[in-house]
Amino acid sequence: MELEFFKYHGAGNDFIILDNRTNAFPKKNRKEVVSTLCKRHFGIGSDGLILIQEDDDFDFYMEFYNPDGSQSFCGNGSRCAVMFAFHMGMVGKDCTFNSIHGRNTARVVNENAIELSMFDVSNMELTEEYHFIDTGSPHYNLYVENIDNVDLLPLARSIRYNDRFAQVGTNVNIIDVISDADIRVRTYERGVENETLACGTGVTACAISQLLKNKKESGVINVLTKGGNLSVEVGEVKSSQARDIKLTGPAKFVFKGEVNV
Ligand SMILES: N[C@@H](CCC[C@H](N)C(=O)O)C(=O)O
Repeated sequence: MELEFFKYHGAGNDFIILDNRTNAFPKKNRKEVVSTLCKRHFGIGSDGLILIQEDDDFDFYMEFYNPDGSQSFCGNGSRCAVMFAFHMGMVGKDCTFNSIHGRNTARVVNENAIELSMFDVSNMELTEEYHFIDTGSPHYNLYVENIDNVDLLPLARSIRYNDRFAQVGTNVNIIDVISDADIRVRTYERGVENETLACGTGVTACAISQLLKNKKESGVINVLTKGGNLSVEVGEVKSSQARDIKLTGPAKFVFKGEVNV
């Protein structure tokens, strides 16, 4: 069966998006089908696949799959899904959508950028050595110096596959401070099991870490990733919780095509 697909990226975090309101995407062997489509050399190639589904209470449902076929919430993927829905005429400049993690709102800032409301965060694990923060997907944050010189894959895999995380996995971010309000971040993503050029839930977790590190109660953090710049506004943050969080950054259409599934 031939299905139309769309390719988008958010700061180099790239996604295959399908309008699945007709439920045409195969249910049988879904994990394998997703994995094949996401493969860089044998498929379309992407950091994830998104099905846009009908939702009774919201503008749409965003169903996100990692390239290994596992499901999670995705910040950059959500921003791309909103831009896609806007391009398709499904939503206006403001929209609501539902996902595996719950309800979100988003706003089309301009033809290149989406502002996404992120989930309130609680149960943060904050130690001298690391922060573990769930922003819709789990993130293990470490501060480093000279971020370009860090050999991220062995470091991240030693955490992602340790006894604690081997089964459910975790994403791993390294943070290098430029100034109080500006940081650089590199992310290893579970489900991709590799470094990606940016991660929306990841930079959100890192912005929370940065505000907590500087004992700030709110603020805006600019995050430089390998794939582009993102901005995270946090309305309120303390060691027990972070609230009123917005992630803003690019969401771009790349190409569309048809694929045999
Ligand atoms: N790239 C995403 C995160 C995708 C999910 C992640 N790989 C996981 O399984 O936790 C983002 O932009 O947030």
